[in-house]
Amino acid sequence: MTRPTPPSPPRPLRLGTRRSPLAMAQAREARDRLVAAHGWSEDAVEILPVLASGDRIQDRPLADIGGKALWTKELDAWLGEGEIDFAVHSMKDVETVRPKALTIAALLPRADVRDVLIGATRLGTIPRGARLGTSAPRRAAQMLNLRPDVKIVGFRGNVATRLAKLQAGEADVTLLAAAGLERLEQTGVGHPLEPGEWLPAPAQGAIGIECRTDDETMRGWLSAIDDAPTRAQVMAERALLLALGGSCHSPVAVLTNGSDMLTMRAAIFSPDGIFRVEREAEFAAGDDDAAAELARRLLAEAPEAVSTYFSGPPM
Ligand SMILES: NCc1[nH]cc(CCC(=O)O)c1CC(=O)O
Repeated sequence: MTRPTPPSPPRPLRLGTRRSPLAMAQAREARDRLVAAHGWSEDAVEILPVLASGDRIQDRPLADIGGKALWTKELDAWLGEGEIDFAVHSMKDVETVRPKALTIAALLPRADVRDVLIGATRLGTIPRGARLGTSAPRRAAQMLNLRPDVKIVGFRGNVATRLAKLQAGEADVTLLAAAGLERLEQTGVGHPLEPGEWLPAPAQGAIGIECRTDDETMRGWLSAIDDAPTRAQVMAERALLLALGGSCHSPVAVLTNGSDMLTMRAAIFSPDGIFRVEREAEFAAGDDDAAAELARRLLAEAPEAVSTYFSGPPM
């Protein structure tokens, strides 16, 4: 018996995305997975790129210009106004508190979570006093913790821009997410750092898809491409971040493994890397309280030089 092909939606679904090459690659992946899951033709989904504030302002660190909201506010508005039906995001760039009117309806299977070191083969072979190009507080603090001799230089812009800046000698080494490089088909670039020595950012490597909370039809379609282990890990990492009260200035690194039972290892730092507090916890998927408890333990053990960058659990 052959199953009839489900009809495509009555009109093309409009998928909103930022317009950087990485965001566009993520949007195509989301579209491909959605049409494949439902047996639709590719033109059942139309990709609509938006220029996000975060992409317009390139000369200052993200943390100084308004933080992660700069990646989402245009797409949030488009969703709210019905200009698009769903939006795709790097979950790493999505604030921990989202508007109630929006729902993260699908998380695609998490890609390689590791950071890749470019310009040296290992942390230990980075030349003494080398300049690390990064504007991420987590990458800067974690590097200074391991290699206090390294100098940090600000480095913003999309993946290609950062690689070009490195090439031009603005820094000696840089760090990029393996997931992003992979999605841009730059797989030969750099050397991945293992989680045993170097922790990624919360939700690194995960693509999230949001739609309006009251759009039951869209939520139903998107649920077909939701990956349960990724959802368990990413939601736990977001619960940790929420309970830490972290902002874009907060140096926090975390990695969660598992699906039904999760193992979470998290570290918080002082921005100068002098202090590092790291703890691990094991808990069941969906147990946000356990992730919050890990956050409280980290903060309780952190010296002021670390905890001052975190506001703690929301009241
Ligand atoms: N901060 C920008 C950003 N947001 C998501 C990714 C990579 C893809 C991902 O982590 O899912 C990147 C680039 C990078 O950090 O190298």
